Amino acid sequence: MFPEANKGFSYEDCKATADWLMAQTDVRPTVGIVCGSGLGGLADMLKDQVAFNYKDIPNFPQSTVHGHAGRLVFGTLRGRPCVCMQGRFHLYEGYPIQKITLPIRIFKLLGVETVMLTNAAGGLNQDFKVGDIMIIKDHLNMPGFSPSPGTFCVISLGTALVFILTKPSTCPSTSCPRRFGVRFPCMSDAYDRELQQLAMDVGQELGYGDFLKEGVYCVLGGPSFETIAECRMLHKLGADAVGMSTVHEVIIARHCGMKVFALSLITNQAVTDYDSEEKANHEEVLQTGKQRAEQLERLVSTMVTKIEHNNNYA
Ligand SMILES: O=P(O)(O)O[C@@H]1C[C@H](O)[C@@H](CO)O1
Ligand code: HPA
Repeated sequence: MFPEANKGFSYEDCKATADWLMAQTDVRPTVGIVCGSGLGGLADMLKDQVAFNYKDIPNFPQSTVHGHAGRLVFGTLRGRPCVCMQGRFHLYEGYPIQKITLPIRIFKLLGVETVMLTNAAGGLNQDFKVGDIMIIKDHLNMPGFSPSPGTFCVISLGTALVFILTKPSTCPSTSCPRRFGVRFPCMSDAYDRELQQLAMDVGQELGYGDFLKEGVYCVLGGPSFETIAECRMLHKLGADAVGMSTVHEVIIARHCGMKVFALSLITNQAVTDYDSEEKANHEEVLQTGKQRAEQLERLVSTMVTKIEHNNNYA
């Protein structure tokens, strides 16, 4: 069919990149972290760092967005081996969805058990304020109402023929995503409930109760910010915050069996009022990130210290 469509994203490609990375560092991470816009400071918290620029990693895309440094950092966070993406990829950067999510599959092959994702988002819930941290309990995958990322199989004509003639019990395509997980991954348990509770408990202990919220994150394609009508619609549909990332990564992480925790920093209020003078902009997003960085980093790093190997919580 489209033999080139999975070129560079197959199981073997991910494995080659994971093997390349493991040959360069002794760190064997069990927690993988993805930093959102302006939230890359989390990676700087890692001790005994071994860091790679994305451009030097085989098969990796490049970061093109201000506020996403483009480094993969290995190290320990309060003694726990971690790997951290200091910068992520977005659909609007023009990469195919398989490329955007490739690092998550590489996390899996590195031995990561728990993925912790952060993002910047616009607040739709009228009770939210700029600077609130929203623990994500669920998502609306707007771009994904057509096939979800990287869990569909695109096979070549040759492979399809082998499939038809020999009827193997598993797909013979080397790029088949079923080498990572099932064809129809469940998403009703996408966000690990114990990790959400842990975040709430840690947040309370740290005195963050006033700005710690929970809610539903909606992803759009971007990069234009939303119209007023769109924000009103999304809120009516059940979204508390809107952004341009994370959901694809969550689906891929769940597809290959990793636990997921995700949070949004509410960097701006989505505009829902025609009389409002507010205009969403990336500078405000980065500025709010700077203001709340310290607390967000402490929340995530304290959570990491409480996640034991094999996903138990201390
Ligand atoms: O990577 P995240 O989701 O944090 O980035 C958000 C969405 C856009 O890339 C950008 C808009 O300011 O921030
Ligand atoms: N909309 C979409 N993505 C965002 C926003 C927003 O208001 N703020 C930060 N990322």
